[in-house]
Amino acid sequence: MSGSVASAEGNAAYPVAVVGTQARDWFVLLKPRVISLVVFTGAAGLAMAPGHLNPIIAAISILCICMASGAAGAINMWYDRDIDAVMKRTATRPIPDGRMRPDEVLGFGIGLSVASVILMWLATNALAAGILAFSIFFYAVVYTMWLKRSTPQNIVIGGAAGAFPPMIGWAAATGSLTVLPIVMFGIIFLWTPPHFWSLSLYACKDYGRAGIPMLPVVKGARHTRWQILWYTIILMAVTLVPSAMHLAGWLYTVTATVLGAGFIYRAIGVLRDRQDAQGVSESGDLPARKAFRYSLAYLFLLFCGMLADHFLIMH
Ligand code: HEM
Ligand SMILES: CC(C)=CCC/C(C)=C/CC/C(C)=C/COP(=O)(O)OP(=O)(O)O
Repeated sequence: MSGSVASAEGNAAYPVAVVGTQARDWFVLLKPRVISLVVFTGAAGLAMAPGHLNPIIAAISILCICMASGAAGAINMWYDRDIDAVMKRTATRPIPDGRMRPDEVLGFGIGLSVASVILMWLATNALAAGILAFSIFFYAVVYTMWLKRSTPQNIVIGGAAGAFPPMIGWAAATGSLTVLPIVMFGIIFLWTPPHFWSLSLYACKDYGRAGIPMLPVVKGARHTRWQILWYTIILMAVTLVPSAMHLAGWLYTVTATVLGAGFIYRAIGVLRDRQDAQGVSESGDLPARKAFRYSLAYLFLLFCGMLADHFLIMH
């Protein structure tokens, strides 16, 4: 099943024998830098769950989240090979660059997905394995094959896939879910739009070329900038829910407040950017680029604050 925006076969004549496939290419398929943060949030859910968890089971659970998100990334690269070939940012990925065959990437993605879910089930429980399987399905099928090419709300809904890991970690440790892992899900879910739309503002031409209906392509930069600000404000409010419910202490509250204020400051910087008139530039240290970088530090530090608060203040 391949997308209709552009034909992979039309973009790259894959060599009959793809030579030079190296270990690095298999690794690249996993989108390692993105999944490092995904896995960190999963590990945070696991660490904050109540009760004592066997360290070997904990390590296997984290490995499973790692395998599953990498597998979903590989399936995404298989399906998106046509549009990846058109976009500057992704044109050198293993398939569009002709270093790997689509079928071997698909096989790798499916094999790794199945292995991660079975291993999670054997090592922990059906709930954790079930949410893990659903996350792979959501990212690889719902987001990649359906929403990404059909609606500018693609990442708002599709972002749920990347928000599940804290729930998976929690479920792996306890076999059940409570309010806190669901709030952690909500935080990542609301963080995804400002995270991605900041990037999409300066990668807008790439998405336009590939025919992907990302928000700035369809609704323009101005609308996207306002959406970034609104989501960031709602995100900050939701990050304070654990404090309001006495599920977190002062250290987390201070961290969430300071980081949230910083994110809103960055979002206002994006809104005040006057580049709209000339179109969105792909170079330079734009406010949108700063906001994207901030979003990464924000989520990492917020979860660090949550962990520190849990172990130093609440325990
Ligand atoms: C639908 C949801 C999401 C979309 C569409 C999205 C999109 C992107 C894109 C296009 C990039 C640039 C990657 C590159 O330069 O090749 C990126 C970078 C990144 N994303 Fe996201 N993202 C999403 C969700 C997430 C989630 C849930 C996390 C982690 C919790 C995350 C973590 C990261 C990290 C760490 C990077 C930086 C990677 C690097 O330095 O190369 N993203 N994201
Ligand atoms: C536990 C589990 C299965 C989690 C999977 C969730 C996951 C890997 C989320 C990250 C989302 C992500 C990399 C989006 C990239 O969008 P894109 O694919 O449109 O970006 P691209 O243009 O760089 O390919």
